[in-house]
Amino acid sequence: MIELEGLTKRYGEKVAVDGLTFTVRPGVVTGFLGPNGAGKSTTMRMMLGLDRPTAGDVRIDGQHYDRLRDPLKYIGALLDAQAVHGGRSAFNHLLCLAQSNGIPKARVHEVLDTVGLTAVARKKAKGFSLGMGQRLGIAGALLGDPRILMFDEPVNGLDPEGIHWIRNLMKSLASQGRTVFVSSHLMSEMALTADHLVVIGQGRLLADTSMADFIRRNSRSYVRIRSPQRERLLDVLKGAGITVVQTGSGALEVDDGKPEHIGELAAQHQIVLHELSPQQASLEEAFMRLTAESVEYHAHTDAPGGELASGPPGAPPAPQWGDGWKKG
Ligand SMILES: Nc1ncnc2c1ncn2[C@@H]1O[C@H](COP(=O)(O)OP(=O)(O)OP(=O)(O)O)[C@@H](O)[C@H]1O
Repeated sequence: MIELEGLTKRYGEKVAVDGLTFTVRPGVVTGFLGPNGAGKSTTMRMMLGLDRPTAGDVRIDGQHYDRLRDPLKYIGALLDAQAVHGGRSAFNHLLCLAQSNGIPKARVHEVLDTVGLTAVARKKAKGFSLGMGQRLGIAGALLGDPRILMFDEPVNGLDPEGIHWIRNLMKSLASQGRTVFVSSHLMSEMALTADHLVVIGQGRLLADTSMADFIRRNSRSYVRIRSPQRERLLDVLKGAGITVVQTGSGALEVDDGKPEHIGELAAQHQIVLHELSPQQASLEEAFMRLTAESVEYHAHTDAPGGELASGPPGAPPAPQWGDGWKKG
């Protein structure tokens, strides 16, 4: 378990982490989300004793990190996969870590096997691809067989097979009762991996809830309907007191509607339907909606990827170019 209590970090005038209080529990994968500059890395660094909090406290299974004897046996972390001495082989890198934490050499072979690096164990790390570096970092995190694991952007640089592998690894570590805390910018990946979410923006806690609850609270659920008899259907739905949103594509949308009810109404009036489908916004849409106000840097909505800045249908309008570059 990781417990944060009023955790705060200031860099001069800048408040990078602002009074964070939450608990990361064992047995589930907890996703850690926030826009760029939200304070995720700073928070993780303070959890590992790499940065000193300005105020507040963080405890690893009840203890401060710097009080842990052989810390790799309590908490394993992948923060920066590049933080490896390039001249060392994967094996020697892990052996050094093991020796300084009282971990037997045999465990080095085990973790190399777990991450699929046995064949290149004697190769120097500087020749590793980004994906191999990530695997080596993950091997280091697993080395002490810790009850708590923390991964900052673990799928960076991994190919689809690697992404699938790390997803299953995190789930299986959580199913063994371990605490798994992971940050990622890939919302689709997070939606498949995390059971619980902690979301921060501008250093402050925005949400600490289950994945399902987060999406339900921060997005719109609706029923999408397509019919070749659109106008008749509109009259029938309006006559039944149902509020209908007409979309540019010709589809109709009913907020919080029940497909059964709409289907029965259409059948009673012998209206043909081509589509009657319940829609739930994605994690990405829910995240964009929740964090729209706390994004530090906004891209032009016409720019590549700018479409991400628009929220789900019915959401408040996303910030536009010219709203200004918000800072701090
Ligand atoms: N050493 C430092 N000195 C001054 N400001 C810093 C320092 N480290 C971080 N910051 C600032 O603190 C804020 C939080 O940064 P941090 O890297 O923790 O965010 P993040 O959520 O991890 O961002 P990203 O998703 O882009 O990695 C940012 O505004 C950053 O510029």
